[in-house]
Amino acid sequence: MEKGTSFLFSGITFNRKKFSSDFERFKEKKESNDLLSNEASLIESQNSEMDEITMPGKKRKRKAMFLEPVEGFNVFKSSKSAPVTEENNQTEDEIAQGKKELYRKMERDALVRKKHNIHTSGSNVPSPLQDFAELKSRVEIKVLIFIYLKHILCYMDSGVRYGCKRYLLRNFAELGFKEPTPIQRQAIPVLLSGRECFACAPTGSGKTLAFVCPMLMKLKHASKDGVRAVILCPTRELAAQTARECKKLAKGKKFYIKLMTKQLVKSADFSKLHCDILISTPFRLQFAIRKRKLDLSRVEYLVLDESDKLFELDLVEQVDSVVKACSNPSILRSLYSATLPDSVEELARTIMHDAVRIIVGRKNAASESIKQKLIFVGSEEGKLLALRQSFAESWNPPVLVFVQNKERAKELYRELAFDNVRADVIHADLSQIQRENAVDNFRAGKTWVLIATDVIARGMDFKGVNCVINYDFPDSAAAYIHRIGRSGRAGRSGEAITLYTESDVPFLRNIANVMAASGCEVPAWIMSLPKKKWKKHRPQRDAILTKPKDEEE
Ligand SMILES: Nc1ncnc2c1ncn2[C@@H]1O[C@H](COP(=O)(O)OP(=O)(O)OP(=O)(O)O)[C@@H](O)[C@H]1O
Repeated sequence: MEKGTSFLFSGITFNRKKFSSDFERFKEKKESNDLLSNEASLIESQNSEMDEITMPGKKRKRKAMFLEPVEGFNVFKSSKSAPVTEENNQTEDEIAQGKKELYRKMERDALVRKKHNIHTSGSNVPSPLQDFAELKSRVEIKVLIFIYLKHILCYMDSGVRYGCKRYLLRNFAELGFKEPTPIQRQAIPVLLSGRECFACAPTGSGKTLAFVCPMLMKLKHASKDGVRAVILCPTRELAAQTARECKKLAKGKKFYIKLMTKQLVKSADFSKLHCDILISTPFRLQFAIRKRKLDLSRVEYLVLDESDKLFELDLVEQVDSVVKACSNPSILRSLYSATLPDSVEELARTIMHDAVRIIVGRKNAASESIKQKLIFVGSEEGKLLALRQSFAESWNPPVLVFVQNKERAKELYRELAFDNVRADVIHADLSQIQRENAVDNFRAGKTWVLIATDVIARGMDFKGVNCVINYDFPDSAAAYIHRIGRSGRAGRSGEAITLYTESDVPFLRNIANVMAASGCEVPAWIMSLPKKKWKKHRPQRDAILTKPKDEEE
């Protein structure tokens, strides 16, 4: 892009120098690139905010949505004072026609958004997609720019062509993607129009494709120009999965898509790395930048997936160094998650430029395709009994069981192995290979129960998980939403069972709010419990242990 020129709308470039005074009116300031300077009270506010997930009908006040016509309409008033000539009449006719078309387009967009429960805010949000085919065909969008410059009205009209290549649409069809999901309908045109965005859409709603598709379309073809796009994911498992998804979507087109593995960090000559899309955890990427002099100054697209997790205390410093290393002034950044606390949004705004906010459904809500249940088990011993009973009575594998920490994961694994359940376990103490095997075996149906810590609670796409059991109560509402979101993905139905003991009761209301917000039944007594500020609920719990009878005698 030429210096001094920036994207205003897709397909149109706007000369900042020539219209400098007008540009100032439209410009939003890019305030700071420094996440850490804004992060101070972030974690505290993230937790308390997520606790206060609102109930249906008790909507919190939100900032105004941008449903109004573009700012420039006011300029018509000032043209009234001009003398009436034939030329002026013609211009006014054209303007009236332009206005009509713009309103028609806005009406159409509003209908699509309403149908798919898409809420947007930001200036001049691009139209949502009606279907995938629209990405390819020529889309005549009348774009009106009204610039009131020294009493001169400029009226421009332009066509936009997304120009999706055939290989991508073929891959969608092969993967069985017939229609774009709501987040894809809105996020893809936003990114293709050169706009930054932060998006909140339910678990399993196709956010990965929403950011990979425009990236592949914009990068067009492989290049040897260093790293051109970066996707940051909070865990190695998610990074590996995202790399696999990227490759599937790019099939048939030669792109350099690389996963930042331990081996690559150690051995690669980064000065010669050809990489169109680099997928990594913040830790590995920070290491490569600092110790191996990886140059990210040409990165054009930066995606922060599971962005609220990336902004938590243990990762934010690493993320910050990646954001700083991606120093290309025309970079496009986008953030995605199923949970996006206001504090993260505020932080995001400080590093983003004229970003579009996209929310699908209710913000910070669980997927509506999951049937959620709470079961009281009294004490810790009651949990194992309840689990065994549930396996005996309503066994519907594959089942994902979440526990509080790796010690408890190991303990529960020993118990289930004793019961001859086809179970496996995944936690941070295992080697990378062991972790990969656990995930692969579960995916392939070789194991029926996977016992896990929160290490795989985010983003992992196990298509057929029928049931998620929260053996240990989750430590936040966000953790609950992500854990149970491993089932009920891509429109499938799922089930989530949360076991709770006396010690969890003070935090029940927070989960109950999430359940009620997604239409699940919750006993009235739970809804009348007082709201409690939730600071990472991780109580000391008794070991998971039931000795076999012969050992007790
Ligand atoms: N348009 C589509 N039609 C049908 N299935 C789709 C479509 N897009 C994506 N999927 C499938 O939906 C599943 C979930 O997608 P994805 O993992 O991107 O969800 P997500 O929104 O990122 O979830 P999470 O919040 O848990 O990370 C995947 O199996 C993916 O292949």
